[in-house]
Amino acid sequence: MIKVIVNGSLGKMGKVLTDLIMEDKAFELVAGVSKYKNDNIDYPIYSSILDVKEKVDVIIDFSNPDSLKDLLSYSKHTKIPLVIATTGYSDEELNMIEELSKEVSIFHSSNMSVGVNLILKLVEISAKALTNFDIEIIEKHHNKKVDAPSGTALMIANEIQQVLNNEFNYGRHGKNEKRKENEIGIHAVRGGTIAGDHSVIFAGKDEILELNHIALSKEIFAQGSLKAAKFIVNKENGYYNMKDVVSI
Ligand SMILES: NC(=O)C1=CN([C@@H]2O[C@H](COP(=O)(O)OP(=O)(O)OC[C@H]3O[C@@H](n4cnc5c(N)ncnc54)[C@H](OP(=O)(O)O)[C@@H]3O)[C@@H](O)[C@H]2O)C=CC1
Ligand SMILES: O=C(O)C1=N[C@H](C(=O)O)C[C@H](O)C1
Repeated sequence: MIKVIVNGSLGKMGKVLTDLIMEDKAFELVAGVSKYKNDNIDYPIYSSILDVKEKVDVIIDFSNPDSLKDLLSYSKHTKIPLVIATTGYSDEELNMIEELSKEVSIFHSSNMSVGVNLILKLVEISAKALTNFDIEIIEKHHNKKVDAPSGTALMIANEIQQVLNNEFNYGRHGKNEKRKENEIGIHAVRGGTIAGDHSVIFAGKDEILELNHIALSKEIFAQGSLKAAKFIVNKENGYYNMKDVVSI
């Protein structure tokens, strides 16, 4: 049985994930971490991961970049593998995560679904094949999401940038100029309960290719994080992502 700490366990994703863990015989929920203590929870809950004393095999994080320092410090000292699903990190924070993966095994993905990770492959193929096409990314999420653009939109943009070396253009408000040839437009929409919707548009002369992934529940992300936890639990130190798990 894999013993887990969920960082951010009382958040929207944390609640979905802890429910799944409690139903799954392969996992044991040993502790949760949330900024504010809640006494109506039937597992131990802490306001900082640094206070967790229980022995565990893996940490799964769906929280906020604010908790990164404690999370990395705990993982560094205990050497416990870490699955990071949180988005909205600065470049400096992303470097801190990669740096720690020299000492601990870290699985980091801004999207734990299988489908989005197939889209990453498809955008790479499309970007190579569709020369001189304009590329725009549109992401749509629920009205409670705090970071924009989504981590997934950035992950897709970075994948394309590795092929074409484009510049990113976040929205077009206040820019009274034509679109540049070598840019990727990135646009964020927020509303209702949209679990996650990512479109990548390749617009050429008289033809358009559109790749679209729609998440219909938060559960797919939680299931993906459990798959990642199983994958990473006995791995050597290193920086892993969904490409290491999904065979494409
Ligand atoms: N990679 C993926 O596949 C997915 C990633 N995500 C990402 O996961 C993250 C969480 O999403 P969601 O659950 O919707 O967000 P919520 O805001 O609902 O939950 C965030 C949780 O993090 C906790 N938290 C905030 N600051 C700290 C801190 N300093 N220390 C410990 N816990 C803290 C909050 O605690 P409190 O409630 O006490 O404030 C809360 O429990 C987001 O970054 C989101 O983009 C979401 C879905 C899929
Ligand atoms: O906050 C969310 O909900 C989601 N966040 C991730 C992101 O920023 O890409 C993944 C998913 O789309 C849901």
